[in-house]
Amino acid sequence: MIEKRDPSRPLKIGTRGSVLALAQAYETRARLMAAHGLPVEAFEIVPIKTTGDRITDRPLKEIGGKGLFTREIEEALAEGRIDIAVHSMKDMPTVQPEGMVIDCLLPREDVRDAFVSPHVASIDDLPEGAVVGSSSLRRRAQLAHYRPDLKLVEFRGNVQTRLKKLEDGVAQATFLAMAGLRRLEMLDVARGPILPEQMLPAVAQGAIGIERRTDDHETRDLLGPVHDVETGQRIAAERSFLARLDGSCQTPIAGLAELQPDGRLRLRGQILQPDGSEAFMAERLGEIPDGPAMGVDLADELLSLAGSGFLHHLQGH
Ligand SMILES: NCc1[nH]cc(CCC(=O)O)c1CC(=O)O
Repeated sequence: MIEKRDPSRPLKIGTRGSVLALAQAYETRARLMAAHGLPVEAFEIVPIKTTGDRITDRPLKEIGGKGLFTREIEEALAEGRIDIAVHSMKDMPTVQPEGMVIDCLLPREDVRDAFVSPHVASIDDLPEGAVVGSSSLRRRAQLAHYRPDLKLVEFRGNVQTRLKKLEDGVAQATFLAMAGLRRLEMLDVARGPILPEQMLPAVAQGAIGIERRTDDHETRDLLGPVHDVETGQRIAAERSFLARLDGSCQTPIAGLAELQPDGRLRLRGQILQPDGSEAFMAERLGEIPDGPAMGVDLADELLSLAGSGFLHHLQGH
């Protein structure tokens, strides 16, 4: 049995300070309140600025390093200034620091990317040579592969900043995660979702993970009831795939695991050259407990399809 938390010692929820990150922290709080019948006073939301938030004028791949959006938050967790950290799993390195674990995943949102443009309804409607803004290495590579005629420009900043850039005519279109737009209640800016067949999403897109200190068993028990088992199974397969490729935000990689109606797990993966000149896609079908092994297997298949030159390119970053 879980004791009711003492509201004078609220559970401290660490998060980035962006509007989207805060929405994710509120969702986490609401689920914990509902699961345990706790009042809002039992929680304190602690916004933390990360390196990735501070540097907004350079492409992420130039700043480099893993955990750009997580380091400061994990430090706060290690030092006990917060009890849990709420993360977009898409932004998380595949390995957590010593003493930290993410074993709680909220039910996954829409995994798809959205096409966003004030001018046209879809990628296919973009005129020849149109300018598209995106800082996502994956989206840039996928788009360049599909439409080599388009011109890509960097597009950093939060959702509001990017929409302003579209208004200002910096680019004619961009992409945003459907999950983020839903959580911000801004779905109306999307022209529509892009099917995974056309643009396979990032590994773990749409999933929120909650990190805690491994030895904090009180918090583990508090999080238990809000963990979504199916999301956990899907994310385990996708992140195993990513880990095998030694993926970072500098490597164009896409991956998506889905439960089939027959209860089996379907895992699709893609690797691309950053300039879109080459793209390799494959998939695996298997039983749920085999998800992580399927991830490894799929990564190896893609690497052998791509050949040794490609592998060298990936590792050379
Ligand atoms: N890299 C930034 C980031 N991390 C998570 C999301 C969206 C929400 C999600 O995928 O869970 C976004 C913005 C975007 O891709 O549009």
